[in-house]
This record gives sequence, C-alpha cells and structure tokens, in this order.
Amino acid sequence: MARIGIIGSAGRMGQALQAAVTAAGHDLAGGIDKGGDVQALAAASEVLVDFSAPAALEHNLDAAIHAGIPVVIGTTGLEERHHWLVDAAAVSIPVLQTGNTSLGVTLLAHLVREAAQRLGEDWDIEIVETHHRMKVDAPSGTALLLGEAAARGRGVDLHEEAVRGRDGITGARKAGTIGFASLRGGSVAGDHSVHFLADNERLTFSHLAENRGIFARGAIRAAEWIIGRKPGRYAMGEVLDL
Ligand SMILES: NC(=O)C1=CN([C@@H]2O[C@H](COP(=O)(O)OP(=O)(O)OC[C@H]3O[C@@H](n4cnc5c(N)ncnc54)[C@H](OP(=O)(O)O)[C@@H]3O)[C@@H](O)[C@H]2O)C=CC1
Ligand SMILES: O=C(O)C1=N[C@H](C(=O)O)C[C@H](O)C1
Repeated sequence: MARIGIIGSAGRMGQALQAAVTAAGHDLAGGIDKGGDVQALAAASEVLVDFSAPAALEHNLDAAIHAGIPVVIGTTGLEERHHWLVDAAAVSIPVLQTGNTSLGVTLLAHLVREAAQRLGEDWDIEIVETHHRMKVDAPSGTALLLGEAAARGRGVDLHEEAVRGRDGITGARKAGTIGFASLRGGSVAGDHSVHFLADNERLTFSHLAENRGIFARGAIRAAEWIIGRKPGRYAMGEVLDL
C-alpha cells in the first residue's frame, strides 16, 4: 500500500485517479489544485502523481525534491524548457514523465518505432489525434510521444522533421517529415492513429481510449513501480517491461 498525493485532483484525470487509488487499495495522501500547498502534499505523500498544467511543473518538481520522493508526471503541453526541468530533477529523485500512461499506447509506441525502423523513408508518416472539446494543448502529448518513437525508429530528430499542422499553399509533402493533425470535439477520451503511407499501400496503427480509467490505472502502476527506485528519468516502457 502506498500513500499517493495527487496534483490536479479535482480535474478530469484527478477524479479518475482518486477512484483508481482507492480501487487499487492505496492510501490517498491528499490532493491539490491551483493555489494548493504542494509542499505540504509532498510531505504527506510517498509519491506524487501530477496531472495538472505545465505552469505548475517547476513547483511540483521542487516540492518532490524537497520531500525526497518520486513523482509521476502525466501533464502534457510540455515545452523544451519543461523537459530540461524534468532532467534536472531526475538527478535528485526518480521522475517518470509520459504523455500517456496506458498500457495500449505504451505498447503502440514500441510497435511504431519498430515499423518506422523497418519501413524505409518512402513510407510517409502522419499522426492523427482526436480529443474532447476541453483539451487545451495540441498536438497531444501522446501524438508527440508516438512521433518521437517514429523518429527514433528512423534515427532522425523529431524537432527537425515534425510538421505540426498545415494550412494554405503548403507545397508538396517534404520527404522524411512526420506530420501531425489534431481534431477536437465532444467527449472523446483520446484517439490516436499513426499512418504509414507508401505508393499503393497504407499501414495504420490505432489506439482508442474509451475512458480515463485506463490512464489512471497506468499512472497507479507507474506510482507503485517508481517508489524505491534510484534517482533518474524513467518512461512507461520500463514500468511495463517492454
Ligand atoms: N499522460 C496521460 O496519460 C494523460 C495526460 N493527461 C493530461 O493531464 C492534464 C490534466 O488533464 P485533465 O484532468 O483533463 O485537465 P483538467 O483541466 O480537468 O484538470 C486539471 C487540474 O489541474 C489543476 N491545476 C491547474 N493548475 C494547477 C497548479 N498550478 N497547481 C495545481 N493544480 C493545478 C486544475 O485546477 P483548477 O481547476 O483550480 O485550475 C484542475 O483541477 C493535461 O495536461 C492532460 O493533457 C490527461 C489524460 C491522460
Ligand atoms: O487531455 C487529455 O484528455 C489527454 N491527454 C493526453 C495527451 O495529450 O496525449 C493523453 C490522453 O490522450 C488524454
């Protein structure tokens, strides 16, 4: 049994997490939202799970470092500077950051990396994601994670190859790029498709999330796994032994 503190506890994911913590037989150390005392929450917790907002990341990491406890970060919309903060925190404490905590997407990322490695550059890669109307960031953290997997498979840098949306006279598709498209509407929990498109054939990998329970259960698994680890930056693949 672990004492789990939730950052963003009243949000959509925070509520799903509270249910998952109880269902898994863990103790809810507490939960905070904007304006809450993250230092006090960290002091009462064995592990923090953060599904809040990028603006909260630095304080949350500082609180975890101060308390000497691990943290699982599921917040998306992170920029390069946030990833530097995660890297810096991981020198002192165990940190797991991921755009998607579900088993299905974690496996999908492995399959996409493998496919990108085996299929040559004459297979264009396009990633399409659909989310509920309240989502504030695009492309989704998962789409970027899948793009990163594809880029790694190809041995290229995603920052150099990503095309994040198209509009107007864009010109023909540039070879080797990885495209992203985002749809927003309704109550969709999170759909992702990675399309590999060649001349006369197409291969598509898709993951459809039917509710937030899958993310919450994955985050609890990550929280259980990270307690007692040495400082470092970890990913979901390690939790699921993939
Ligand atoms: N990695 C994964 O598997 C998944 C990641 N996510 C990501 O998790 C995040 C949250 O998603 P969702 O629950 O739908 O969003 P919500 O907007 O429903 O919830 C966000 C919560 O975070 C709180 N919050 C905002 N700023 C702070 C702060 N500075 N300190 C503490 N709490 C804060 C909000 O409080 P208040 O209302 O008071 O502002 C709110 O309760 C998003 O980035 C989303 O993309 C979502 C699902 C799965
Ligand atoms: O905001 C969401 O809802 C989700 N966010 C994550 C993302 O950005 O990929 C994970 C999931 O798709 C739901």
